[in-house]
Order: sequence, then C-alpha cells, then structure tokens
Amino acid sequence: MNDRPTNIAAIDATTAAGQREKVSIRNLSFFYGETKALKSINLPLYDRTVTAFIGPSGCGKSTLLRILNRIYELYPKQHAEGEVLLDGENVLDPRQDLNLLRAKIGMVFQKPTPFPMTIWDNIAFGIRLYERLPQSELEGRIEYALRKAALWDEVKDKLHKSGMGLSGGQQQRLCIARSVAVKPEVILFDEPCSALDPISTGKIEELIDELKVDYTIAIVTHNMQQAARVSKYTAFMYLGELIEFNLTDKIFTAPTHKKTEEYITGRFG
Ligand SMILES: Nc1ncnc2c1ncn2[C@@H]1O[C@H](COP(=O)(O)OP(=O)(O)OP(=O)(O)O)[C@@H](O)[C@H]1O
Repeated sequence: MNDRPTNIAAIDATTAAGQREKVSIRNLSFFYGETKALKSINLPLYDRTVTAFIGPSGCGKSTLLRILNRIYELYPKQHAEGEVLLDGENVLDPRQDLNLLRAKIGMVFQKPTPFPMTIWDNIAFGIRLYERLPQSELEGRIEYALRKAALWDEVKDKLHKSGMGLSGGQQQRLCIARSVAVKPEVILFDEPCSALDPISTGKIEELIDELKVDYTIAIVTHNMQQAARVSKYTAFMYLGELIEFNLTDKIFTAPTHKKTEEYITGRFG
C-alpha cells in the first residue's frame, strides 16, 4: 500500500475507458491570503458522470468546488493558480465571462438558499439573469426545471406562493430547479443533504442519479455511504492534497493508499 499522493497520470487507463473529460483540473493550487489550502491538484470530471469528493473536515473539498465556478472571487485575498479546463477552455482565464461561467457551472449549497420570493420567481429570476425569453417559453422552462428537480407535482398548484414556505427538502429541490433552469453543463453539490432528513436525502440522491444523464456532477459529502451510492468516481483529499482518485467501487473496496483506507474504515476524520 502506497502512502504518497496520486498523480492523475498514474490512473489506470482502463479506469477511464470511453470517458470524456468535461472538466480537467491541472496543477491547481489555492491560497487564502498566504495560506495554501490546495496543493497542485490534478483531476478529471468525466462527462455526465458523478464524482464524489470525500475527506476529513478542512481538507479542501469545498474550496475545490468553489474554484470551479470562481465563486471564491466574491471574497478578497483568495486566489487560484493552475488550470481548470471546461471543454478545453481555462475558466481561470481573467477574460472569462463570469456570468456565462456560472450559468454553465451551477452550484447547490449545503443549506437550501431559496430567495424570499415566490417559487415561480425563484426560478424566473435566475433565467432572466442570462436570457430574455418570451412569456410562454419562460413558463415552459420553469415547468421543465421543476420537473427535472422532481418538484413539479408538489408545487404546480402553488407556484405563486413563497419558496420559503416549502419544507427543507423541497427548498433544496427548488435550488436544484433554479440551477437546472439556466441549462448548465456541470452542477456542483456542496454537501446538499447535510441539513435534510433521510427521506429528503433519499429524494435528492435519486435526483442526482437522474440528473447525471444530462449533466456532469461533482458532490462533496461527509457521508461515505452517500458517496458510494451516488458516484461513479471518488476523490479522497487530505490536508489540501488529492491522495487518491479512482472508480468509487475501487476506492471503497481496494484503496491504493493507506490514508484512504484509514479514512474509509473510520480510523480518522
Ligand atoms: N475563508 C477562509 N479563510 C481562510 N482559510 C479558509 C477559509 N475557508 C477555508 N479555509 C481553510 O482552507 C482549508 C480547506 O477548507 P474547506 O472548507 O475547503 O475544507 P472542507 O474539506 O470542505 O471542510 P468541511 O468538510 O469541514 O466543510 C481549511 O484549512 C480551512 O481552514
């Protein structure tokens, strides 16, 4: 068993057979002021595939996700080095249009974050940031997004009631609908179920399974059963480094690195 961090070049070629890289993370480092929180990460996100990020608290999972759509730029004194290629184009390029990027790479956060407005407006608001649609098309898009988020049947008779009146699980699906409504290519989920009960969690997991048909998905989770259930690939991170990336089955049954094994067997974390 090997104790050294992996390099993506070392991934068994058969592991990725037939898989197209939608996002390629290359030599990516990240700094909070002077503190280096990510250390030269190399990793693919395969097209229309779910990749889970696991690792102990503070290892850099959320930081990594926040780089992919450059949300970190909302905060001062944070910067990234390296490359994040989306279909071959570096999203870290200063000339990148951030609105367009965030439409292409949507994000769903730990706590549901509906806007204090109606269910309908929650979704229309996001669409209007990016597109001007005729009313009938807008209505069609809103229904499409709510159906994709498995919420339509529960809310179709109260579209003009506040999104804040929904249950936590419904609010999270509303946030997923908001993300889907702008037709993204990648959706990032940062611990999307940590504030939800087991039934709502099950619904979100089913939904992720359906969404992967259309979207490339990355999910940060503390729940290893969840990672095993929803993802095809898993990245294990520790102290800002990518220790191991592989098929989820391999990570959970035959990890290559000692630290991965210790983590998944609950010896630390
Ligand atoms: N705003 C910030 N300013 C300075 N350091 C930060 C900031 N946010 C995170 N960090 C540091 O960066 C490192 C990675 O944090 P990050 O939140 O990405 O980890 P994580 O793996 O997502 O943790 P958790 O599982 O607890 O959410 C940690 O050492 C953390 O203390």
